[in-house]
Amino acid sequence: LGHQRSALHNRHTVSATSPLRPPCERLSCHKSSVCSRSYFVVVMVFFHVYIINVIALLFYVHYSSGQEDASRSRDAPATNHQCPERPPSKPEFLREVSLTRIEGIRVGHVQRVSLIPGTVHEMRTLSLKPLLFEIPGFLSADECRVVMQLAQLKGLMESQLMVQDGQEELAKELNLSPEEIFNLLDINQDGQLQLHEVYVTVLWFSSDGIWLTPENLREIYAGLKADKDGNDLLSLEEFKLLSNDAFQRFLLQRGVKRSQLVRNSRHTWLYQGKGAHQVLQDIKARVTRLTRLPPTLVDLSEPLQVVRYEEGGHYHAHHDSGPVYPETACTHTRLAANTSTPFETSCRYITVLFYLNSVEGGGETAFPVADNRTYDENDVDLLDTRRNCDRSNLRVKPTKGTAVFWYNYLSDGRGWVGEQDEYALHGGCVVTLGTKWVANKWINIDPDYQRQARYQQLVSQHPEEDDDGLTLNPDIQSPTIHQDL
Ligand SMILES: O=C(O)CCC(=O)C(=O)O
Ligand SMILES: [Fe+2]
Repeated sequence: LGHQRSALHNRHTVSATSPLRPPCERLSCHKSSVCSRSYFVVVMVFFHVYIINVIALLFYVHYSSGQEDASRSRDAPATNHQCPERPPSKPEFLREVSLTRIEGIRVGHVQRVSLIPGTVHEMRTLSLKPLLFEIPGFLSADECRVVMQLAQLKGLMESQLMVQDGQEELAKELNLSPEEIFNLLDINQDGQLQLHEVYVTVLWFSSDGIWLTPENLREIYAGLKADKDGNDLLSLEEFKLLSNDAFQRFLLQRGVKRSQLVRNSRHTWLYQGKGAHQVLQDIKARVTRLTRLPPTLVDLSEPLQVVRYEEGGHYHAHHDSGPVYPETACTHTRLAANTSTPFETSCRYITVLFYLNSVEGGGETAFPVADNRTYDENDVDLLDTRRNCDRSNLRVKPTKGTAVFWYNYLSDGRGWVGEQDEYALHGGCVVTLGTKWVANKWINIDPDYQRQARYQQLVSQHPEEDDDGLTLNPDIQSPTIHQDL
């Protein structure tokens, strides 16, 4: 390299200084070629052609990108507002909708949001898993009062019925031998039934919804004289001594207390569409602003559910919505789906929970595994909100007017509903003093985009049933038109 570099250097030095011709001779030679008129004309022609080419190129680039934009906006119906000359090829509701998801940033982060024109609310991030926010003062004291009074006027019903008649018949119809049942219940296939395996049995044979602690099960074992050797395990021999509906009959005889149900509360539903009380319509509009979702999605969701817990009331930890399996239908789009499937679940993308009063004692909303999957890590039954609320990762104290809201599903990464968020597990801790009033606004969205679109198409063809009309009141299980309250 050193050699090459010095050779170059040498070559340059030689040509610059080499006295090959006298300087004046070289000058006259340049003058005759560069400064001649014809040379000037040629240079100018080239210069102009060059400028014209550049301008033409700029025009070309400008026009071709404009056309590309126009054709792109025709292809993507979500952005085709500027294309009046060509009607959208799909109906309006089928446009690609991208669901807004509010960012949590970090726990404790506060965002200022405008939910009522001219006012500002503070929205605090409570957890990222699930994505959970708290908004103090979401409802005024007057609004809380009106909602509670409307619910009372309409009448509240028991949220969960006691063990039902007919369950006995169900157990009798079971066409399986004790060995077959034992084998099915023996989840870990170790030839014995552990307490939790029997717990599943009890849920099967009684109405689903009785909450049993290990102590309750021991009591049932003792009552039925089932666990002869008293080791908390049922062998096949011990199991065979029990009749199919032994557990259920025992529960019926002994009587199940309300505190032993999955939930112990009363509730009702309040219609929020056109013609509803102004306060209810205002709340719906505010929820739409809060969630930044298309108003149609909020309009077509379940009515407002108002819940009252008496002293001693609770709701064990649960998910408001079900997991996503291809064969599962959402309750709200079930009628519009072309398939019939035995599996049906609530598809509640968002829960907005309003506290209508401040509770004197207990009644917190617990999120047992928020932000930290401690669920499997200890042997405490974190689902049990009567006993283990204090072990939950996060508890929200009920304060009049405050709203909390969270996403029950993750995003699919393409602007639509994805997998169920297992961290969204939550429940109502036992009310130790006074009563507790809450309201739930669930926003129903089918994780299957096409099914949601078909449902919206169906509803838009029946405009008189719009606004909570073709609604999915889980208590009724068939579409009804809410004309009351
Ligand atoms: O009462 C609470 O704090 C929670 C209520 C709840 O989870 C529900 O109604 O689904
Ligand atoms: Fe819930």
